[in-house]
Amino acid sequence: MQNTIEFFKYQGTGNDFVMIDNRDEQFPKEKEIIEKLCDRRFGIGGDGLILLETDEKTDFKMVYYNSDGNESTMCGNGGRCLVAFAHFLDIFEDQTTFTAIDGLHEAQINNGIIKIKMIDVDSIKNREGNFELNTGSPHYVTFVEMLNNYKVFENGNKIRNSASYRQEGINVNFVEEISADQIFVRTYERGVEDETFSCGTGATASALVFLKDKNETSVNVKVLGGNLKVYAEQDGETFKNIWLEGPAKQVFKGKINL
Ligand SMILES: N[C@@H](CCC[C@H](N)C(=O)O)C(=O)O
Repeated sequence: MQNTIEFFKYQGTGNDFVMIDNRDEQFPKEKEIIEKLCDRRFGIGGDGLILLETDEKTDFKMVYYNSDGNESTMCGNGGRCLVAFAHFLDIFEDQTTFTAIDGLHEAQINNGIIKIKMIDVDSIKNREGNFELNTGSPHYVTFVEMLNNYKVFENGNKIRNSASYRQEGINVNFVEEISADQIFVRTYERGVEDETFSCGTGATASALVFLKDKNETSVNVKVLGGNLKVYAEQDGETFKNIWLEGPAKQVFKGKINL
């Protein structure tokens, strides 16, 4: 096992990730190591850790771990940050494709703004006025008032650990309509087991529920860490051509002893 690894730290609207170039396949994929690297006191700190690996069909592969050290499903902000990282590594110029756990993603970069194409979403389940859908990761969406003062941790933790979701887990999004073209979203994330400053697949899920049966094809999404925009086209019950757009930045880089 190697003792020192080089890492980069990225954030996308405040959702932060340890980023590692693992094209040489030297990174030890052990839960305890990943959990420690994501720890804000004993490690680098991050909501998750992402490995950039080589892929046969696309420009690169995304391997995503939550801060609890477990590999998980798609991370939208992580995907945007990884695209920024791949651009920094000169893997592509302005357009790319990459492979993630949920399949192939197209992406574009323009002046620090990263846009990635998300998977199609073919159903939104209505659970007595609350909603369940999968945008690459599983999401629960509920509309509330006074979201600024809302107890996101307490209520999110309760829903995530309720009998229906305890085993597989779910990300819980609380949404408030600000205007006809803007929503405010706060998310309790599975695998971080806390509120994060932003969740890309959660912003996407919330936007789709908001856009359902309306004529609009985009909505601005305010999150604690900034602003995102989601584009989508509805075809019957299915949402297609879904894009998540927003900033992603390298914050620092370094070496850490394992
Ligand atoms: N922060 C992410 C979501 C990451 C995955 C999630 N925690 C899960 O395990 O489902 C995003 O930006 O989408």
